[in-house]
Amino acid sequence: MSTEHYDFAILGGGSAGYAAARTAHGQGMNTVVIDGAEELGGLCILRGCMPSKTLIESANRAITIRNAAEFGLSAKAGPVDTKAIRDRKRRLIGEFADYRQQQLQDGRFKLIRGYGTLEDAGEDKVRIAIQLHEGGTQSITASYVLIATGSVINCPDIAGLHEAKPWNSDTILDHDTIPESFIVLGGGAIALEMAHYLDGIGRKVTVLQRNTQLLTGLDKDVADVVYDAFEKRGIEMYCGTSLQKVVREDGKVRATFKKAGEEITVEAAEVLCALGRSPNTKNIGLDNLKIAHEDNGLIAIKPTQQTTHPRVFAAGDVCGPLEVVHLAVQQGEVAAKNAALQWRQKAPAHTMDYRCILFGVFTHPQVAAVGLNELEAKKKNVVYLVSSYPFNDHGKSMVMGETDGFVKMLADPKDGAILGASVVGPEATELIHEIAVAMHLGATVAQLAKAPHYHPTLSEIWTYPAEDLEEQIAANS
Ligand SMILES: Cc1cc2nc3c(=O)[nH]c(=O)nc-3n(C[C@H](O)[C@H](O)[C@H](O)COP(=O)(O)OP(=O)(O)OC[C@H]3O[C@@H](n4cnc5c(N)ncnc54)[C@H](O)[C@@H]3O)c2cc1C
Ligand SMILES: NC(=O)c1ccc[n+]([C@@H]2O[C@H](COP(=O)([O-])OP(=O)(O)OC[C@H]3O[C@@H](n4cnc5c(N)ncnc54)[C@H](O)[C@@H]3O)[C@@H](O)[C@H]2O)c1
Repeated sequence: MSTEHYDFAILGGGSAGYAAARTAHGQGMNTVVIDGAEELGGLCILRGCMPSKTLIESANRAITIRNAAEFGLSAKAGPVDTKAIRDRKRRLIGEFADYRQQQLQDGRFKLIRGYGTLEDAGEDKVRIAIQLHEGGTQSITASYVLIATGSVINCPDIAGLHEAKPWNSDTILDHDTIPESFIVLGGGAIALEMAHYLDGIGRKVTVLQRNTQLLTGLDKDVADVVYDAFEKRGIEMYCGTSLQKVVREDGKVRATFKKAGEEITVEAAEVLCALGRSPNTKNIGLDNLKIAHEDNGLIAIKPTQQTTHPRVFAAGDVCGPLEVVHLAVQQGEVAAKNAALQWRQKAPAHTMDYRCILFGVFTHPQVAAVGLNELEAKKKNVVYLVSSYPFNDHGKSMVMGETDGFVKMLADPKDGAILGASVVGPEATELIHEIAVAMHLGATVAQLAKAPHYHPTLSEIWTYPAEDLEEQIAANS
């Protein structure tokens, strides 16, 4: 059988891979997507964003019921039907996955079900070996290739952790029974979203975080609001811990850690490991093409999404800088547009713009950030002005009984350009988009302050730091 040749081959049909395939097809390239999964759809749909947020909605409703008395209502939380929660998740995810599978198979590009490995590269093409899903192998060639194989759960070598067979984000999202107590390892988005879910459905939760703050990379004052709110809810919180060992014995799991020189042991029915993810690039032949990568498999990329091999691009969790869907999609699109330019003998011209990078955590209170925060600004020696405003002094959030948290905005002292913003509080993951749009369009704090805001809304809260920053700039000029 002759080897099939494509203009563009994509390893992985998740968020990055699908966005690239759709874009490459639009550019007129003969494109193939190779995906090795049992079930098509990618992480976001099958075991990431969408299933986790579906479960979290049940926790959110449970918290509303818990707080009913504040609103003069009597509502009593009954037993939680975790199988019904899981079944609702399966039903919704089934629909989302069906839709994505149709998109992957509607004939715009070829889909090959199998695991691909980069074999070698000649002057004008790259060869990919495929272990076919249905059995057997196939070899194809492509003028340009995108690596979009995503990430895998990281379970570090901590004494006893592997033997204790910890739960992880995959297990918790699909179990029909949820034990009565959990030790959650980690203080990132997955750990905190799952701690919120477990506490919401009435489980006893203990969170162990290595760093001295939650949500490493965000400003500490923002992360501390979540810490305090979780503690108030009855979640046992430990930051600044050094995990020593995990032991499963007598039907319990015990985790021993050091904190400020003291050795502490906590126990629960189960342990959930949320200690990060690693790029899924181990067995895909990076070294066959001498593609530069870090020890953990993170592929080095240029702003054009090109790897160190001139015909190979990368996008999504395989290359960072942040494992989130909107970046995976944008990177996939940039890679496909640049591959199309090269295919037409032109130089890659499209680049990623990380100025408006977004991050959101679906806890209660929620957290969201866009652009620069104070931590990054200080690290990069960016001169900035800052202003915050608390939700406990804002009409709409007080009416809603959602007073934990604040918004914070950073501006350039020279011209008032918005450099970034953070929000911890009600609807943070929605509120942040006002600032993302303002930044995307190059708005200044003065322009934002003057933009109409309906009253009474949560969104109005942005006008306070914007006005304050406008005044600070006027006072300094
Ligand atoms: C619990 C959880 C919650 C999350 N919540 C959010 C959220 O709220 N918001 C957000 O923005 N992000 C969230 N994320 C992160 C987000 O899901 C990922 O950043 C995103 O899905 C990554 O997309 P990707 O295209 O890089 O990889 P994936 O979607 O994982 O796609 C990779 C594809 O490659 C295939 N593949 C792998 N190896 C091969 C091979 N050798 N050959 C062929 N195919 C291969 C796989 O089968 C898979 O289909 C969450 C992640 C988790 C785990
Ligand atoms: N809402 C969202 O956007 C969302 C939700 C979930 C996941 N995600 C993405 O998925 C990725 C994975 O999430 P995550 O929360 O697992 O990862 P993370 O990297 O954000 O957090 C991992 C946590 O584990 C700790 N840790 C790592 N190794 C350790 C070790 N050896 N010992 C002790 N502690 C250790 C870190 O200090 C950190 O607190 C994230 O990068 C995130 O972007 C996003």
